[in-house]
Order: sequence, then structure tokens, then C-alpha cells
Amino acid sequence: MSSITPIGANSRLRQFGSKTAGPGQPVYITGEIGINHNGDLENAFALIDVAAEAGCDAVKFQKRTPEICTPRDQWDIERDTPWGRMTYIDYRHRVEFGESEYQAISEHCAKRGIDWFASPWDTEAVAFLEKFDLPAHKVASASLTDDELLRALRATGRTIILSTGMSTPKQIRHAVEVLGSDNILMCHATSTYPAQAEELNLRVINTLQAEYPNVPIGYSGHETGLQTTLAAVALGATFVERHITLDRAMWGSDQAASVEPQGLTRLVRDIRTIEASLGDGVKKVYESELGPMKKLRRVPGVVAESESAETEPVAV
Ligand SMILES: C=C(OP(=O)(O)O)C(=O)O
Repeated sequence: MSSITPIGANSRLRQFGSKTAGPGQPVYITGEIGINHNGDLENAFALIDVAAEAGCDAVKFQKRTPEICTPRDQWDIERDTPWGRMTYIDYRHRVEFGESEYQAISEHCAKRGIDWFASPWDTEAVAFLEKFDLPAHKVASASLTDDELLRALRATGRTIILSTGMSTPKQIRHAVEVLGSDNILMCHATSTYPAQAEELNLRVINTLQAEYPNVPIGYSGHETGLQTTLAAVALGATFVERHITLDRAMWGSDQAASVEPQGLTRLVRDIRTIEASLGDGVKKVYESELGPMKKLRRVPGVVAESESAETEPVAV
């Protein structure tokens, strides 16, 4: 059980270690390493460095217990891999990090000043991750209907990010009932790799905001390119996650739909610009507009002090 105290029922803010995510807070940006490290700790360190240098708040991994997560009839199927021909279950072990590797990852992240967390895909993986003092856990879209996993995650008391790809509104409602809404942040997602623009349906971010007013809403993107993730931020996403890779041509199922180092740097920079530009929604006349106003406005009009903030802030 964690020592983290929830910010409180009905608050739309969520704690991620020393950082806070939610409306009015900087977008919490996560570089999803997933299994793009290909089981190699040096690749993981290099990806952590890339995310830290780009200005991400966190990196994320996926943690599976291969014997639980791999259907029994798939175990013995052989496949070619960069490490030679091997059975699928051996391959699943090959790309999974154990305790000593995650200890090294913890130390490396601390050195680089970046958080890490993971999506556990089974309850043993939850127990494994609880050995580390993580800022959050994530429910992958594929796990949204796994009540046993959701209950184990709720019991940790940590912030839970719930991804909603491949899920119906009814399934999402049920998952929120199981997890409780006080400690979750929900992500809109489309679970295709790469996802097509026509199927991103970014306005669902606003649909979720309306249905879950006390839950911060974020975006977990699997598209190629960056524009649509920036659009998600403009629509009010308070959390963003994108897969990251050292090189899209590397071996592995998620590499091609991942963002490379240069793209990640641009993405973080542009998210910060967009969040600064969204403002508070209160219409006002800026000091910096007074000069141009004097030069350009033929009829000065009357601006009383009380008129400078006529509108209410827009709730996002
Ligand atoms: C697959 C994952 O998430 P999403 O559904 O957001 O892609 C994950 O976090 O492991």
C-alpha cells in the first residue's frame, strides 16, 4: 500500500509524485517506452535520456508475467527474432525486465530527474511494481475489462491512469465503478497501431470531460505525426502519452508508430507553447495591446476597470 494521499474526492487534480496533473496544471507528458527497449537495458537508458532531454515528465514501461499474459496455445509457436529462432514464451521473457533491471531504471530515472511508471498486465505484475515507489500505475486499454486487475490497482492507493481504447461507454462506466473516480485520470485512445486521423475522434476528450466532470482527461496517442496530439492538448487533454523509440526502423511491433528523439523534443516544446497560449478564458485587454490600440483604433470607446473581465473563465 502506498504512502500517497489522494488529493481528495471531487478534486480534478491528481498527484504524480511531486507533480500535479489536471486542469490548470502543466500537461503531464509521458514517453511510453513500452517494450521498445527490446529487453536491452542500454536501450532503456538511452530512451530515458531522450525523454528527459526532451522535457517529458515521465517514461512508462509495460510489465507482464509472461506465463499469465500469453495464451497457453501460443507458448510453443516458434518465430524469428533478432536473437535467433525461439518460442513465443521465450521471446516474451526476452523482452521483460526483472527486479534488478527495474532497480537500475529507477536509479537512472532519479539521476535524470524524470519519473517512471508502468502498465501492469496482470495482478502479479502489480505486486512486482509495488516494490518500487511509483507515482502512478496505468491500465492499458486492453486491460480495461479486467476487474481483478482493476481491484488490485485500486488497492495500491496510487494515481491510476485508465486508457479507454477499444472500449464502449458502458465498459468505461463499469471500469470507473470498479476503480472509483477519486484517484483516476482517464485517457482517450484509439487502439490501432498506427491510428488513422479519421479514427482518432478527438472530440471524445470533450465527451469524457462532460460525463466525468471530476476526472482529469488525457490522451494516449498511437498515430504517426504530432499535429493530432497537439490538437488533443488544445481540446483540454491534461495528460499526454506517446510511444517513443530510438529509431522507427528498429525491430519490434510498436517501433513504427513511435516518436523519434527529434519529434519528441518538438512535441514537448509545442505542448508547452499551446498550454501557455490557452490562457484562462477571461476576456481582457492586455497592457501590450494599449500601444496598438492607441495607434489603430479610430473610436477609442470607453473601457471601465470593471469591464476588463466581463466573461467567466471557460471550464475545461
Ligand atoms: C497499451 C497501453 O496503453 P494504451 O491503451 O493507452 O495504448 C499500455 O499502457 O500498456
